[in-house]
Amino acid sequence: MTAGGHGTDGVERRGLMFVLSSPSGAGKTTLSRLLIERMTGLRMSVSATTRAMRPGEVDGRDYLFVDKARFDAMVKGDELLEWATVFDNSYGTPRAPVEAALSAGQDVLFDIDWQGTQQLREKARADVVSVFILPPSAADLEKRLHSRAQDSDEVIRKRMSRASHEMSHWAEYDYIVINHAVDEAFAEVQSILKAERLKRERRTGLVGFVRGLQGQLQG
Ligand SMILES: Nc1ncnc2c1ncn2[C@@H]1O[C@H](COP(=O)(O)OP(=O)(O)OP(=O)(O)O)[C@@H](O)[C@H]1O
Ligand SMILES: Nc1nc2c(ncn2[C@@H]2O[C@H](COP(=O)(O)O)[C@@H](O)[C@H]2O)c(=O)[nH]1
Repeated sequence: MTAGGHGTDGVERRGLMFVLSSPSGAGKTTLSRLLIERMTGLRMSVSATTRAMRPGEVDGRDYLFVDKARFDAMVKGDELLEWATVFDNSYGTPRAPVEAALSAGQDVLFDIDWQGTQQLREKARADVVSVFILPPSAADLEKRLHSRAQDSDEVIRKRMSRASHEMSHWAEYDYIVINHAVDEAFAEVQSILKAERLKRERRTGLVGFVRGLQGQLQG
């Protein structure tokens, strides 16, 4: 699925799919925004969803807000790379923008749940790097959901009651980050991405690069 782009050192490599998952409110959106702001060569995958827009959200930036009929048509038309039902709403990743970004040599960032991550892994295991974000405590998680001030008490109760189940999938992920302070959690997630970009297996240009160096040495 992935085509070559150039790393910051000029050596060609395959793009990667960088996935953040967590129980609702642990900080995926916060960390994703920082990654997009501060890391070059990284594009956010904008999901389609049937859930209602929150105050401050923008259609096409935060999500593609669609009705159930449109979502079902996207599933039927194979327009989604993965999709799942989360908290009674449908969410899915539009395939075309992801494939276009990877083909242009960009990495793609996903804020999706464990079901979507499993589907991506089944499709492209070698190109998926997954990070599970944990809150420092249940009390912090609840406080964060309230402090976001965008969901009703009932919605927050539902999300808290699902948190334990969401978290039960932590061991399926490549990395675990505990989000105590945003700056520290961001630095950890950023380090993971930087290291994964340097992995030998995805650096398709290394053979040619090393041959070139050897040629210079022999030359
Ligand atoms: N380390 C932190 N300390 C304190 N507050 C935080 C921290 N990280 C995130 N928050 C706050 O917690 C709230 C929830 O964070 P965020 O929206 O990023 O979570 P999320 O995992 O994306 O949730 P969802 O799955 O529901 O989209 C936000 O108000 C955010 O500002
Ligand atoms: N499998 C997928 N899960 C997704 C996708 N987009 C978002 N999500 C997850 O849904 C919950 C709730 O998100 P919210 O914005 O309503 O708080 C959260 O865990 C997201 O990660 C998707 O395309 N596929």
